[in-house]
This record gives sequence, structure tokens and C-alpha cells, in this order.
Amino acid sequence: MRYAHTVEQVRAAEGALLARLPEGALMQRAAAGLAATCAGLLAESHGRVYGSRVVLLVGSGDNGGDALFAGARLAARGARVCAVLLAPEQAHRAGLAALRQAGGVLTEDQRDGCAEIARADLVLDGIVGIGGRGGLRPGALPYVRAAAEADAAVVAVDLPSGVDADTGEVSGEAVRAAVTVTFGTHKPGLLVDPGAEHAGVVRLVPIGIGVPPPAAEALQHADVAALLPRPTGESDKYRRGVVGVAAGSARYPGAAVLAVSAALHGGAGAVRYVGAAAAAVVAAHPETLVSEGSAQGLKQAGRVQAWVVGPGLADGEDAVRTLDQALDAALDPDVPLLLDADALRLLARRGPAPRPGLLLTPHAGEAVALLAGAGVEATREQVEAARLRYARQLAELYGCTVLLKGSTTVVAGPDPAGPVRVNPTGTPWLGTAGSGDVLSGLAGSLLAAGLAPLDAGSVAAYLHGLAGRTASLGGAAAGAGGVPAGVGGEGPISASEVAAALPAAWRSVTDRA
Ligand SMILES: NC(=O)C1=CN([C@@H]2O[C@H](COP(=O)(O)OP(=O)(O)OC[C@H]3O[C@@H](n4cnc5c(N)ncnc54)[C@H](O)[C@@H]3O)[C@@H](O)[C@H]2O)[C@@H](O)CC1
Ligand SMILES: Nc1ncnc2c1ncn2[C@@H]1O[C@H](COP(=O)(O)OP(=O)(O)O)[C@@H](O)[C@H]1O
Ligand SMILES: [K+]
Repeated sequence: MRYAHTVEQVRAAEGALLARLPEGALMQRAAAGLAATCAGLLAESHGRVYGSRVVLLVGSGDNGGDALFAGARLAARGARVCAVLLAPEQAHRAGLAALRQAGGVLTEDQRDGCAEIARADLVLDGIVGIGGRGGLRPGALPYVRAAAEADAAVVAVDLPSGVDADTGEVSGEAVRAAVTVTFGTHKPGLLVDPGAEHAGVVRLVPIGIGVPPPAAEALQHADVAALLPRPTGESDKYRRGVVGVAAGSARYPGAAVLAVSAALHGGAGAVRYVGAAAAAVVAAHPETLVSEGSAQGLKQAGRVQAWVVGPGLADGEDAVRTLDQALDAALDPDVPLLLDADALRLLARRGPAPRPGLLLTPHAGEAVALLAGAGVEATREQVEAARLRYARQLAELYGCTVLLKGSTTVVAGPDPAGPVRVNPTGTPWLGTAGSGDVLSGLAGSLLAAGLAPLDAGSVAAYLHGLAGRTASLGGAAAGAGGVPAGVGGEGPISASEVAAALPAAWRSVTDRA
């Protein structure tokens, strides 16, 4: 698991350690790790550290201090290091002295600074770290823009300046880094877009701080492998779980086919289908159980261990009746229920209907409708800019688990003290019609197999992201989580291909565990 902590948590943890250590010791640990990463990058790009050109962007706080001490270490190895001081009066005194002593130079002149950046091999962003508030200030913008235009690799110290450490929000412009070297623990803003997209590859330098339970966490291959259901000698299709899918309509039969397809690949022993697209479902997936009398609804469908309700239901009378049945207390409240797509729009019209085992899987547009249904106004853009906050708020308002889809998918449980799961896998190519139907079928299958809603949602998002990458790479199994999206070799995919790639994604996780 990759854990992330808020600024408040980091400050408290650092405070405890600072009191025990000699002055400056913590910063030296941070600077040593930072310099080691920079040296590695310089060796790759320049062949060696000696003679390479390094520019430090130095703000007024300890983040600038880290950059200066790391710069001093690189200068001691022969790099030509220039520190650009954004707030010369407040720059870290000891850090400045160390850099000067190691042969580094300083400038406060904007033109000089930008010219240095233009010919640098490496730029270190030490403008602000966890002490940053609001967006970048105007004085920093020329340097940040020069760094974006230069060939230099940009390394963010602790986090890219301009990214909110707790939420990943970016107001205005922010540094775009190739690598972020973060200290002690991850910060939630490094895991979730738009912050994650600015952070590039994130490397964690342990500095020995002890941390409380995390505010956010991201599953890794081993966590997913441990959560995936595995049949045993005693398993049969009923013990492995039956997932019920109530989806599709005369207008949208394909949504039912896709949800069923993913449910069949999600670990449950059998899939029962209820709805108007039975013919299309059975034609595509003859193994689906379409039980007698299913036209009358969910209650007559026979035993299921989890329901998936909503994809392609449209918003006619049938859809309303289906949601009524799904929410009906007489439907076993011990059976988990996943609501997606049209069911979410219908739920929003009624407002919160808390129920045990409820998992909602909105995209940002559906999240806006759900928020409105609970009396909270927000725009799609606001939700996309602050996913962690809105996922938590929805989970609290609706008293259930909420999986908010998008460029970073996040899953929040109903306990506001619990961590939000942030999904590290995926590709922008997943933004294709029907891909959400695949996700909900898969998550429903994992619910039926016995996973708790938070686990089912986050494991489904993880596999869905891997399957999307695998399909997008033309079938080659995608790498581990955290791979930045949009890397070479990817191409367009259809939702059916994502569903077809699920077994390969599953195997890539269990093979490596
Ligand atoms: N506290 C510790 O024990 C450690 C801290 N470390 C480093 O220290 C950093 C935190 O240092 P600080 O608390 O000094 O805070 P920062 O260095 O993040 O920034 C604080 C300073 O930036 C100014 N500032 C705030 N928002 C700004 C903005 N938008 N634009 C420009 N300036 C802005 C503030 O006025 C303040 O002077 C961490 O991110 C990390 O890099 C590391 O050395 C590890 C140990
Ligand atoms: N830019 C992106 N990067 C990564 N994943 C994305 C991106 N855009 C969309 N997705 C994923 O694609 C899926 C789209 O689901 P959804 O919006 O419900 O589409 P549909 O309703 O057509 O099925 C979600 O799993 C979402 O997380
Ligand atoms: K920074």
C-alpha cells in the first residue's frame, strides 16, 4: 500500500522527531535523498554529474533549504549549480552558506535566472513545499514557464509548487515535474489529479518520521492480489457468489452486455441478468442466467449475493421500478447494492437513501446530480478539481461508499475518519463509451465474491485501469500501478476490449504476487 498524509499530520510527525534530533539533521536526510535522485537523473541525461548544469529555484522556506543543501551536494560532485533566489532576504541561511562553500553561485536577477534555466540539465523546484498556500505567486511564474520550455528535467522538492498538498488542487499554474522526491510519506495531492499529473514519477525518501493512520492510500499489486477472491477445493458457483445485473433497456442493450461481460470476469461464480436486454445478453454471453419470471423484477430473480443496478437503464418507468425494487427494504439489506449511471440520476431525484453495503459509482457529472439531490451545489469542474473532497462529501451525505470515476478514480467509505483510496492505474484511453459499464459489472462481481464495498470498488478500479492499459498497448500486459498515463505505445480502445483484457490484468496481478 502507498500511504499519504495531510500537511497537519506531517507537521505533527516531524515535530516529534525534530525535538529528538540535532538541528538540521532531518533536512540533511531529505537533501541526501534528493541529491541521490538528481545524481541518478544527471547520469542518465548528461552521462555524469561532473560538469552538468543544475538550477535551483529557491523560495522562502525549508523547501528552498532542501534544494540548497541538495545543490551543495551536487556542486561538491562537480555540477555547475546556480541558485535562483525568489525571496533573497528569507532564503535558508545555512543552505545558502553550504551551496556557496561547495562552489555554487546565486542570482536574484530574473533575466539571468531564466537564461540559466534555458541551458540547464536539471531544475530543482524548491519554491514551496507543504507550507505553500494558494497558487504560485506572480514572481515565480517566469521561472516556472522557463523551466517548462527548457530541455531540463524538472525535479520537484517534496511536491510540485502550486499543487495543494492535501487535495491535489491547482489554482492557476503549477510546476510540472518529471520526478517528485517527497519526504517521509506521500501527500494526498501527489496521488490525485490534477496534482498527480503535475508530480510525474513520485519517489519517497524515508526520513524516519512515525506517522498516524493515513488520509489517503493507493493499492499496489500485492494488496490487490491479497484481496482478489480465489476459488478453493470446496468452491462451487454459488459459494463463489452470484452477481445480479439489472441494466440495459430496449434503447441501450449494449450497456447490459458490457456490465455482464465484466461481471463474468470479476470472480463471482455466476451472473444473473434481469432486464429488457436479455436476448442481447444471452446472445453475447450464453453462460448468463436469465431466470424465469425475471421480467417481474429483482425479487423474483433468485438468490444473488450482490446487485449491480443502473447501466443503460434509461429513465423510463421500468428504470424507476427497478430502482424502487433495488432500494426496497424487502430486498435483503445484507446483499450489497451497486448503483451506477441511470440509477444514480434517479437516486439523485430522491436524495440520500442510506442502506448497508451500498456502493455508488458516479462520474463527475453524476456526482454533481447526487450533490444537488442532497442540497449541495457544485459544478463538474469543481468536482474534477477537488475529487478527494467531493468523494468524501458524497459518501457522508449518502451514508455509503462512493467511487468517483475520472482521470484519477477515488473511493471514499462512509467513515469520514477512514482513508480515501486513490487508484494508481489507468489511461486516458479509458474515457470511452461503455467503459463505466465494465467497471460497475466488475465491481459488482467482486462484491458478490465477498469483498467489502471499499475493497470491491478500489480493486475493480485497479483492474479496470490495468485492463485499459493492456488493451491500449495492444494486448501486452501493462506494468504496475503508478505508471503515468499517456506513455508511448498506447492506442484507442473500445469498452468491449477493456472487458476482454480483464483476465490478463487479473493474472498480471496474481502472477507477480
Ligand atoms: N519540517 C521538517 O522537519 C522538514 C521539512 N522539510 C521541507 O520543508 C518544507 C516545508 O517548509 P516550510 O514550512 O518552511 O514551508 P515551505 O518551504 O513550503 O514554504 C513556506 C514559505 O513559503 C511562503 N509561501 C507560502 N505560500 C506561497 C506561495 N503560494 N508562493 C510563494 N511563497 C509562498 C510562506 O510565506 C513561507 O515563507 C517541506 O515541504 C520539505 O520540503 C524537509 O527538509 C524535511 C524535514
Ligand atoms: N482521462 C482519464 N484517465 C483515466 N481514466 C479515465 C479518464 N476519463 C475517463 N476515465 C475512466 O473511464 C471510465 C468512464 O466511465 P463513464 O464515465 O461511466 O463512461 P460510460 O458511461 O460511457 O461507461 C471510468 O472508469 C473513468 O475512471
Ligand atoms: K516544491
